[in-house]
Amino acid sequence: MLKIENVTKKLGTQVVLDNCSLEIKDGSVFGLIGPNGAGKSTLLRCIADIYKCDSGTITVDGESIVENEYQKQNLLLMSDDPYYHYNATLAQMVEFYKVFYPQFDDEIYRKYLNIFKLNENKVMNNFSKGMKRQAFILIALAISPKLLLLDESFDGLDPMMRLLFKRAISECIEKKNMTIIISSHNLRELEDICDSFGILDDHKITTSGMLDETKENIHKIQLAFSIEKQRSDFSDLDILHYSQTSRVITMVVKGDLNKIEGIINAQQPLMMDVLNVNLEEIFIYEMEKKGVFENV
Ligand SMILES: Nc1ncnc2c1ncn2[C@@H]1O[C@H](COP(=O)(O)OP(=O)(O)OP(=O)(O)O)[C@@H](O)[C@H]1O
Repeated sequence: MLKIENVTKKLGTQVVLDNCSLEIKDGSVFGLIGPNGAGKSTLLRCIADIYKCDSGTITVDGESIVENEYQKQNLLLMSDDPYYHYNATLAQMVEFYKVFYPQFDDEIYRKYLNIFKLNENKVMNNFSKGMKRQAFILIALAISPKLLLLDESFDGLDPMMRLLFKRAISECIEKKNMTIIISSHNLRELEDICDSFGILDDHKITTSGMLDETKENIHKIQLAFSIEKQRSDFSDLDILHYSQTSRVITMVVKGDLNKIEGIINAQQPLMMDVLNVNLEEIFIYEMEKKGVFENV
């Protein structure tokens, strides 16, 4: 279990994380989402002990990660722009990583090298941006750390590579019981991989949970009435989004569907349709509820 408790981190004069807390269970694939500049990379760097927290604690299975060699060998952060030596080939970078991660699995490496069709003897600086990402994903898969932190690592991959990557991740989780945190702005892709998610905003995790349970608790409802209604007619509902064109209303509501339907039925709608929401919509509606789009 990864436990982040009341972490505060300042960069320069700016408070990026403020009493931020989060728990992630072993074996989870956790999607870390949030607006640009919210502090996702900062949080991942704090977890990896690259940044020292100003206050608060981060533990894995009850042990602090700060200067903990055992935990660090079982943890890998792949940033969106990982370090590689300018003249190094992929094979040489692999040797570099093997020094820090003796568990590096050559069989996995060879398997995905073949699937990704990368030339390990080519200087990495001559790889395209997407190929560099593939190379680092390949290294991450071969290391298969207990805790893998991917910071926008698959955002630049082509659709075929993303599919392969998703399959590879599922395979590694099954075999190695890894926990993965993926930060990404590609919420549709993330939704296919993650079982849980958290929204980082206002310097902390504002919403988190199991993706399926959250989706079951948020409903997009389309309604038609014989007379025009007001938003205030639905004041008993926890509305994330409300839009109305004459007598037709679309709203996104949080809560138990039976209770919601009971409240709406009391207003005698002519028609009620309940639709599923996806992760992207959950994110947008949560931001909307906070008033992010008020002046747009
Ligand atoms: N080295 C630094 N010094 C000072 N401020 C920084 C530094 N790095 C990041 N910041 C600031 O910290 C905040 C959080 O940045 P961070 O990169 O963690 O956000 P993010 O959520 O990963 O953003 P994005 O989605 O745009 O990649 C931003 O306001 C950024 O300007």
